[in-house]
Amino acid sequence: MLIFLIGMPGSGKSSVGKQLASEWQIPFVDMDELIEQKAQKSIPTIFEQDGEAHFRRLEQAVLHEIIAQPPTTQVIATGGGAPCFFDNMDRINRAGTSVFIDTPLYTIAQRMTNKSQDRPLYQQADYDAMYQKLVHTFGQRKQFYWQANIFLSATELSVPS
Ligand SMILES: Nc1ncnc2c1ncn2[C@@H]1O[C@H](COP(=O)(O)OP(=O)(O)O)[C@@H](O)[C@H]1O
Ligand SMILES: O=C(O)C1=C[C@@H](OP(=O)(O)O)[C@@H](O)[C@H](O)C1
Ligand SMILES: [Mg+2]
Repeated sequence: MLIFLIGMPGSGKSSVGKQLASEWQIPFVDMDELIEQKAQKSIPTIFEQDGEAHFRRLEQAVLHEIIAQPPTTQVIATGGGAPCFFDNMDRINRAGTSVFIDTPLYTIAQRMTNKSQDRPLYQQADYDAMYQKLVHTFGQRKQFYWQANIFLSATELSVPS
């Protein structure tokens, strides 16, 4: 069983995924980490040197590799944009169970303001600019996120710091 966590950047996919996998004692993979291993570069460097289109192709390739593995149970933290390009969301839903981590945008904006250096698409000057950017991005992406099998409200969810 493949459990794909999807949702906005900063919603908690990586942190929640790690914790769930450790509680359930099943493997955890973070697609962004696999992309960095494949490219031998950090995500910001991929964006800077190769551009977003190249990053999206690497992301798609990593997703295909995860799905092509022999049957296994694991938690997969996707990147925020992963379900929103190519036919990725259809493939995710055919291969496993998708869980949308539903975190309010104002919470994400608080988390990401001044701490977005590892997310090249979200380099905003202040809270207001970050919030506006997130609203705009969510407007484009919600059609994909809302195809999730399960919606997990993260408002009351805590993760170890
Ligand atoms: N439920 C939570 N409560 C408080 N902070 C959280 C929670 N989930 C994530 N965070 C924090 O928010 C930031 C982004 O989380 P992360 O797991 O990297 O999100 P994503 O993988 O969705 O981009 C991290 O600093 C993380 O510690
Ligand atoms: O929203 C996006 O397009 C992205 C989100 C990031 O992952 P997180 O959602 O884990 O931050 C990472 O894949 C990349 O910076 C692009
Ligand atoms: Mg992440």
